[in-house]
Amino acid sequence: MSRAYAKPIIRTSGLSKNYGDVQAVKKLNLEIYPGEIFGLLGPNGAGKTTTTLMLLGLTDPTSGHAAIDGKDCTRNSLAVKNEVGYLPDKVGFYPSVTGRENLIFSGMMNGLAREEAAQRADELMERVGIAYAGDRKAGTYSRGMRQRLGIADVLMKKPKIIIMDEPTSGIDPQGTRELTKLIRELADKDGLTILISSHDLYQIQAISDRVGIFVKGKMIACGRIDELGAQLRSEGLYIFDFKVERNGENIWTDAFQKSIRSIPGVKLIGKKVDGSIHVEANRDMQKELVRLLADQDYVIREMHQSGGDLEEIYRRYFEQAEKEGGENSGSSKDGKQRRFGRNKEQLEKIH
Ligand SMILES: Nc1ncnc2c1ncn2[C@@H]1O[C@H](COP(=O)(O)OP(=O)(O)OP(=O)(O)O)[C@@H](O)[C@H]1O
Repeated sequence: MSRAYAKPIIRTSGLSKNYGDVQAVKKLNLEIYPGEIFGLLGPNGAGKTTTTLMLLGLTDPTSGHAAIDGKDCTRNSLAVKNEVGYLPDKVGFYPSVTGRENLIFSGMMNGLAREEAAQRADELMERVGIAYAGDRKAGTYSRGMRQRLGIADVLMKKPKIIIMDEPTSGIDPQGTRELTKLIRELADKDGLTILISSHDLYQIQAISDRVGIFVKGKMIACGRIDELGAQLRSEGLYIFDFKVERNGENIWTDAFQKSIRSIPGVKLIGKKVDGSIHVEANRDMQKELVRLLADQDYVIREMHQSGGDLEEIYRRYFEQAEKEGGENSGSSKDGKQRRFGRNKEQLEKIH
């Protein structure tokens, strides 16, 4: 269903939770639509779990409201629990009982008769791709298989929404791809709405239709990844990474840096560990950059413009929020900006 016509299936307004002096969630306004995969992205302690607990009716908000399918998560928590399945980071099963028996037991706990539960268990093991291991003890399952069994378990009660905590962490790349595909299908084919909570940019980027970026209890950005990227660019984020050469000489000189910084709009220049140059600007100055390099007889080996991938978005928004948040920011002692991402992205020098 197109979002334009659908009503949000998850809606929060001014949702807040304090634990003593700690504001774990601050005035969260969120709308998630049927069939969407929404990623709650944030570092440890950002408030993702607290948000999830409030949606599941497991903890009461200090103020504000959360509703699922029109039902208030606090006042009508029983009805909400019937519609929402929760897949925790570590799914608990009876290890000495087969995967199939675990599911049957779960179905019976949810009010199904044994035969009905057994039939559904078989269908779901097939659906999630572990029918071949149905008669093996759950304790012998790999993490990827346990996650699949966990999804089958959640599906036993025919939920409309599944909330998942770090569903692919600790799973190898091939297993992650397969699990991602399964989760995608649950949204696309079965129309389930899926909320994924994670601090892993790559997991969220690979799977989500939209993301909400959480920092210190606040959702500081929300939207499709490409929308967030476009928003950042419209606010002035243009990133150029390039490699240059000139007669084999050391190019990373003061004169070189000064000439790049002379281009209007350049805010930062750095050299990455792989020797490439990283320039951030608040406007598109690629043509001037290329001209300047060519005028000075540099040979450009490669150049690409970025600024729209989730890592950059996350880092940017996170830095912005930290600047606005003042003290307790994650900035390092020397005042340089904290950087997310992998080693290859680390800058050797930042100016
Ligand atoms: N029961 C509690 N009592 C006191 N403080 C809590 C409690 N639960 C969470 N907090 C605090 O609330 C804030 C948000 O925590 P929360 O667990 O929601 O974050 P998170 O984004 O889920 O982090 P993680 O990825 O580490 O699970 C943190 O500062 C945390 O210490």
